[in-house]
Amino acid sequence: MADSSASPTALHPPTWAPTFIRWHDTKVGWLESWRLALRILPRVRDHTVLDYATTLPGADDVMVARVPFARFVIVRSPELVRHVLVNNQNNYAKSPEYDMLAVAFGRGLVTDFDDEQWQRNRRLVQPIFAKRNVDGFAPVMVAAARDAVARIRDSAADDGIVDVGAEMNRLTLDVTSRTMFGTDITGPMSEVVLERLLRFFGRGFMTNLSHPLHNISAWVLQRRGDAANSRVPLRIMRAAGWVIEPRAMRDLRHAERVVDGLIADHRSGRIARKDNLLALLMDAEDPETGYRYSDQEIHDELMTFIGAGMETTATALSWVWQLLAEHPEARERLRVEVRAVLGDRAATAEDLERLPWTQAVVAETMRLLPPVIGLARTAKDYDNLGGYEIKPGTTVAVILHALHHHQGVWDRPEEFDPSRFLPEHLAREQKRAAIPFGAGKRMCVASSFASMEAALVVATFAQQLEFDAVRPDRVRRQISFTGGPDGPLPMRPRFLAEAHPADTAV
Ligand code: HEM
Repeated sequence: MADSSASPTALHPPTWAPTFIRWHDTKVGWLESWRLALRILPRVRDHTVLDYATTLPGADDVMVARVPFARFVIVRSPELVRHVLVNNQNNYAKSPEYDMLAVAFGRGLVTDFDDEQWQRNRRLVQPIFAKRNVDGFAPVMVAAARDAVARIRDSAADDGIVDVGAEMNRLTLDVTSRTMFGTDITGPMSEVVLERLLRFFGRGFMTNLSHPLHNISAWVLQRRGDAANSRVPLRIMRAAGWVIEPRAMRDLRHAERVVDGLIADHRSGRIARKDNLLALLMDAEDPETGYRYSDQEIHDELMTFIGAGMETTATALSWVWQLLAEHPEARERLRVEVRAVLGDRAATAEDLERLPWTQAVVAETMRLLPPVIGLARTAKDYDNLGGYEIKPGTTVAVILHALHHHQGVWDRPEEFDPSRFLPEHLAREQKRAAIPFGAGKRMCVASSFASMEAALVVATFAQQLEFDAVRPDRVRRQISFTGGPDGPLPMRPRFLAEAHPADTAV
């Protein structure tokens, strides 16, 4: 299929033949392109569009897709993804799609478009997530996981079934509130239904309106130094949110008020604790310039941590329990490992290196069903992606899901097999191609925090219970920034003391 004589901008089918998807090297005819494009619609409707994108021809080629208001160059191969995110990362800025998230995150690290300001803020935040600080949060994470098990025991008493997705969201909110604020905000936040906000984000991504909005505002403000980071597009989208999804916006406002109240309490000394991320952010100082965060920036960073950290980790954990229920042999190996290493005592950060299967279960879950399904960048200057010429302003979409299912990297990519991630099995190219936290300079700043949280939660739960599926099929994935269960994930917990009496003495 590869066409070595292809010109740097020539596509198949050629641009004079109207269609929605084209390839650079892979010779796909006009009718075939239409056939493949038309099949996308039902796949969008039943939420399997990611699996479909993975099976489209030309996995190592660029694909060019046209949708209303936008044109995307799509990359799915390890080499091209690495080129965009790492090797030539300075040529790629965050794309306007992130303005949709900025509705909730403000201009925190995830949605910062201004390279210089982002770099300064990253220097402030990075040390907060250093191993020393992260390890210090382990006892709090384990305590939250133990409380969650107790809650599940109580709630399962009624009909024996729990919504694991809702429980994981509640647990990650609990971890967030204890680690970020050193206080329990699950009460004030209990009215916030993240689901609604995510649905609003999902709609925003699908309509692509952030693109023209961002460009118009950047054009209007071009003479101002902060045009890239303007709040105008997100204010317009917030206003639209109040019309389209008022309940989601009310939830967001409520969460913002809780966060602002806590910032004020820390500033005034009403809360004097220093063992939390908020206190660390307040004390953070840029070693190069001595710069310290304003309250607005702390607000944005905290909303970013809540938004970027809670749902992603809850998604990973929800799928862990679903996949383990589908693979009892992997679940049994997990139970044996945690019983042997931990017995009944609480897990610590130091235990993790002796829990390779636990960590492999988390890593394989995030490979098979990555919580963040794709990333987007805008080219600043000309570039060349596998022979295809990229012009400045082009939007490049990196489909993490497709990368994690690439046939050239993974043997049986659709199968759940945690043993791939045992240190003795993992090849270098696989390590580089499994990037649930992204890669390069904009990689997740909290990856070690999130990995530790997920592994400690899995180990703590596996000491005490197992989940069985109650539905024959896996619940479908939602298609938004994250790919968690679309709706409730009902499962039946089985408490191990009753199921395996002999093990309690291990
Ligand atoms: C399993 C859980 C998580 C996953 C899969 C995940 C994934 C990601 C990914 C893929 C990115 C890169 C986005 C891009 O390149 O466009 C990212 C960035 C980020 N994440 Fe996470 N994340 C997780 C947990 C967390 C947590 C717990 C926090 C905070 C407490 C967090 C905070 C951030 C921040 C601040 C960034 C922006 C980094 C920057 O641009 O400098 N994430 N995350």
